[in-house]
Formats: sequence, structure tokens, C-alpha cells
Amino acid sequence: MSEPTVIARGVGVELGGVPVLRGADLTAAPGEVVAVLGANGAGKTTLLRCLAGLQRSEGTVRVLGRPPADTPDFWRDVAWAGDEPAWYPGLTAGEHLELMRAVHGPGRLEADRALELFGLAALADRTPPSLSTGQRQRLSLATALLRPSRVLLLDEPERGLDTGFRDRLAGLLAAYAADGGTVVMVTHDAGLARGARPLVLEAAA
Ligand SMILES: Nc1ncnc2c1ncn2[C@@H]1O[C@H](COP(=O)(O)OP(=O)(O)OP(=O)(O)O)[C@@H](O)[C@H]1O
Repeated sequence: MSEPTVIARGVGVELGGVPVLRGADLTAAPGEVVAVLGANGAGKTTLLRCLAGLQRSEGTVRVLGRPPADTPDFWRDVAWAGDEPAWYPGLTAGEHLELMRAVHGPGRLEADRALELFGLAALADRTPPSLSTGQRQRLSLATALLRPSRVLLLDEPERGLDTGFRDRLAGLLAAYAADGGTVVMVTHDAGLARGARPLVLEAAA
């Protein structure tokens, strides 16, 4: 088994003096898809934010051998899709993907291929605000999967997606892992969780 790329040991977070995450442990290696599961409020998004260096925590967190930090260097190796990103006014869906490639360098997918894989080819010339919720979620996921990365962090990627595309997404995540990537995803979707190693969080309070 390869060395873990993502390690969390005894991770705890208090927000407003209230413990919202306590003693969370997680390891994920290249080739793995881990699904973080649990009830609403169990601390799943908080744990993901700790892995992304967006939330300070007790305990130990290592991503690709170093503490995560919200720095350009960290984000060169780590892709994230969580809440809907801010879209650039006036740029089309296709241009958003071209922009990601221009900024991050040649990635895992050409923009045209990403549009095809995410079922957006016919919508390439539309602006994101003119798309449906699920179409914008596909675009958000496409921007994360198109660029080069070794670790992919996803917060409820199923949001707004129809059941057919959820199945396709499971395949895209499996392919990312098969290429040596590591996926850690928070999900409430049983289908997405089925193809992943589960980590169930219990509420801290
Ligand atoms: N800014 C904040 N200040 C205080 N408490 C917060 C804050 N953000 C989140 N919490 C609390 O932290 C706990 C964990 O929240 P978190 O979003 O990590 O849960 P979750 O497991 O991802 O939930 P869900 O399944 O509903 O998305 C919740 O009880 C929430 O109310």
C-alpha cells in the first residue's frame, strides 16, 4: 500500500466555544476514494476544511506530507469543490474551463473533453448564471477535475445532480483515483458512498 497522502489524527475543532469536531481520524492513500459520512451537523464539512487548511484545529493534519495551508503552493496539488464558486461576469462555461487551464497549466483534461464528460458540450457558450443549478454544479466539478492535482476534496458533490450524472460522477472519481489521485468527499449520496471507503463521523456535542 502506498504512503497516505491525507492524514488526520485526533482532529478537533471548537467554534464559538462549542466542540463541533472531536478526535477525528482519517487516512487516505493514492488510489483511494474516501467518503466522509454522518448526520447533519456531525462535523463533516469542518473536517474537510481542516484538510484544506481553511480551518485551524487541534490534532495533526498532513496533506502530501505537510500541514495544509491556504497558500498557492498547497493549492497547486489540491483541488477543491465545495460551495458554488464565484463565476466571472461575462465569461462562458467553456471560457471558465479554458481559464482554469490557462492558470493551472495543462491539466488532466482538455476543456472540450471536460465539457463532454460533464454533459456541458451544448452549453459551452452559455454563462454560468444562465445555467440550471445542476448544470452549474457540473461546471464547478469540471473546473476541479480538469486541472492537475493529486488530492481532490469534495463537499457534497451530489448537490443538484440528477441520478444519471451521479453515477457518471462515481466513475469519474474512480478514474481519478485509478490515475493515482486521492479523493476525500463528504457525501449524503448512497450511490457515491458505495464505491468509496466510508468514514462515519459522530456529532461531537
Ligand atoms: N461558523 C460557525 N459557528 C458556530 N458553529 C458552527 C459554525 N459553522 C458550523 N457550525 C456548527 O458546527 C457543526 C458541524 O458543522 P458542519 O458543517 O461541519 O457539519 P456537517 O456534518 O458538514 O453537516 P451537514 O451534513 O448538515 O452539511 C454544526 O453543529 C454547526 O452548527
